[in-house]
Amino acid sequence: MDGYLGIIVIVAIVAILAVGGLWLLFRPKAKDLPPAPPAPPEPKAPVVEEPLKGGLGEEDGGTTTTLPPPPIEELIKAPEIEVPPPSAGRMIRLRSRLARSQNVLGRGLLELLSRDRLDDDVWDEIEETLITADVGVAPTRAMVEELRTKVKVLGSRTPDEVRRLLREELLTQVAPDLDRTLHTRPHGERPAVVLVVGVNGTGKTTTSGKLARVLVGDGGKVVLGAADTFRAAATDQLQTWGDRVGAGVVRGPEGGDPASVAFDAVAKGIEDKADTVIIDTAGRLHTKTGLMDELGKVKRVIEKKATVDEVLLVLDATTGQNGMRQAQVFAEVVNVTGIALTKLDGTAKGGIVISVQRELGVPVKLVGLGEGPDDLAPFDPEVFVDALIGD
Ligand SMILES: Nc1nc2c(ncn2[C@@H]2O[C@H](COP(=O)(O)OP(=O)(O)OP(=O)(O)O)[C@@H](O)[C@H]2O)c(=O)[nH]1
Repeated sequence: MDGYLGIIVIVAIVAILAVGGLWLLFRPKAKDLPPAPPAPPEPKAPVVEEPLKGGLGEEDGGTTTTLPPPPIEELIKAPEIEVPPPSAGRMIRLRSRLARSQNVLGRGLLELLSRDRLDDDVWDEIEETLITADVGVAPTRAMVEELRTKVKVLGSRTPDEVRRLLREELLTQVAPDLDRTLHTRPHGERPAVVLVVGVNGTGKTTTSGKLARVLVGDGGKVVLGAADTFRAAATDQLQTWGDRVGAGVVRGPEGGDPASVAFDAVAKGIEDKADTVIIDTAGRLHTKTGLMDELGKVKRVIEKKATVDEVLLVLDATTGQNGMRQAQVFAEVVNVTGIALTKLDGTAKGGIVISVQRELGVPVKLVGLGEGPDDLAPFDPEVFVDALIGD
């Protein structure tokens, strides 16, 4: 029995060894293995979509990741507030703009007065030159008279003497002693009020805007009142001027009551503690009584809250006698305290400075010497005369 058992054990061991040997011989090699199944994908972070309201994100079916919108302040960039240069010395900087007046008035007179013989024909020519340059009849006569006397006294003339003579005479006519202060300083809690009047087209709105820049450049705080409610474009234009320098602009509905806009502008000026309120008026020259009623009402309404410190009449230097007549109507209707003479650049009629002051008895306080935003300058008689006769 024991013998059988031993044989069975031995046979079993041999069989196991045989199977093991065969497996080692014929086991499948690594390269024969089927390719490993692809690794499962890395788990992705969940996509959170934040579509822009009303923007592209809403239309693309939600299949893309949308970046969050930039802050609203970045989308609507506030316009940059400009800091205009101060007004001091502006006329010196702009003196070359008087070139045409210089050629006709200054250089022309210098040449005539330097002639060896000053007979009646030459004096006629001098007179004509002055009239052509819009000096006006009465000032021309006065000038010629004065020059004749002084030339006689002098006898022979050196070029320097002629220049000095002419400079003196022109300066006398431009009246350097007139008070040209622009009243724009506040009175305690109340801002100063500047009423800008004149015929449309003279540069009234432009001058109001440029004046705001002058005052801001000199460190003041300004509110603009767009009381020219008859011309929507004038209101928009004033708004742009104000926005550029950070001056508040009060506007009314198109065709609205100018006096009501003026009143609101002064109220805002007081509330904002502004130094100056500038009011651009309509100035339609339909009838003298109509104009008087309109400007009178504007002034009365303003005076419920403040005082009108300056009534600035805007006059286009290129319009000559026609402009002068219009200016006279305004001067009869309101108490004009100063003249802003625009478009003095590029006109040969610089003599209008002399005639307008004479005719209206009001000083030229500001001059427009170009289309640029900072081309409005406080008027300086000496710089003006020196620019006319050249160096
Ligand atoms: N060359 C020059 N152009 C000027 C001057 N002042 C104003 N202007 C220009 O004159 C043009 C016409 O101005 P206006 O038609 O008077 O317009 P506005 O200024 O709105 O005047 P209103 O009609 O009175 O409101 C504008 O292009 C201004 O830039 C100046 O001093 N010199």
